[in-house]
Amino acid sequence: MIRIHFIVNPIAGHGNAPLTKEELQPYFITNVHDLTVKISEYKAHATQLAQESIAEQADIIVACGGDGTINEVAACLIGTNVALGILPMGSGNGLASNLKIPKNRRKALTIIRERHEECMDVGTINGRYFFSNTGVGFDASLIKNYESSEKRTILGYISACVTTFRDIKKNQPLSITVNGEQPMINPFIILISNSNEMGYKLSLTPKASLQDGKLDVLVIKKINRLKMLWLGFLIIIRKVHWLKESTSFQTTKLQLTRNHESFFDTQIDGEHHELATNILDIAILEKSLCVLTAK
Ligand SMILES: Nc1ncnc2c1ncn2[C@@H]1O[C@H](COP(=O)(O)OP(=O)(O)OP(=O)(O)O)[C@@H](O)[C@H]1O
Repeated sequence: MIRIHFIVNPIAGHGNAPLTKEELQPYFITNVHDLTVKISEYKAHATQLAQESIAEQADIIVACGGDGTINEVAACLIGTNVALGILPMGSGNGLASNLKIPKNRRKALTIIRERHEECMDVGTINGRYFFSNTGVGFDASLIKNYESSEKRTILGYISACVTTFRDIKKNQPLSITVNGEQPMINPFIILISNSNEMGYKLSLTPKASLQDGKLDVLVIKKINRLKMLWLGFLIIIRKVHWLKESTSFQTTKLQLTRNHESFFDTQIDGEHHELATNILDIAILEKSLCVLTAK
């Protein structure tokens, strides 16, 4: 029997897609697939459930949610021989989209049933894993505001954007060194991406690949609000490199140092984390997660 454990985040996306074993069973073969469904009850619970599933000898663990749920589940699978399945049920679904895993439930479950594995790169930031992207600056503040809003939708993002723009001047000054080079004062964004999509089909690093053994870094220096609007437009048309204050490069490791404070507000796969340190060490682990994808 192939043991498949589904870990469901009931609040992902619009929070209206609970999943039961009865709903899943018709997509699988009774004598071949042994299904278990577990529901995440609070933030980070999916990690605990995934660890229990590994101990229960699951062959496949399926993260049912968005990038946050994938992060909580996939972080447990590195270094094991358990494959990650993804059932996209989040709001943005950036990683699923990059992996070409459709939102259509039947198609996504077919990928899990067919069990075709590929290995993808995984990013690390001070010992934590990220699968899509991590960053500091505007995107971290935006995620912080998004998490405190009630709406996990594109409208929620827009409203968080407005708040973040409004509060930009209130933020504490940030002086950051990238790889020990010239300090940058209040950079707008430093985004470190493994994936070519952030969700909602938007991308700041369209050339990033999950299998090239490299991280794609986008650094945008301090810009005025008019330029921010221009940047918003460039993001939509996927031409961020047209902004002259932006620099992109690929690397296998990166160090960010904060010069005057001992914490970093970061976003890791779309979730806000305040890290109590003034040094962020970011690196890539080549092809260290096996994920089920379409053939
Ligand atoms: N029962 C729960 N109640 C509240 N929060 C939960 C629960 N289960 C999981 N979470 C948290 O929900 C957060 C959001 O999950 P996730 O990222 O999967 O959805 P999303 O934000 O809608 O999708 P995406 O990241 O693709 O936009 C995660 O931080 C996760 O820890």
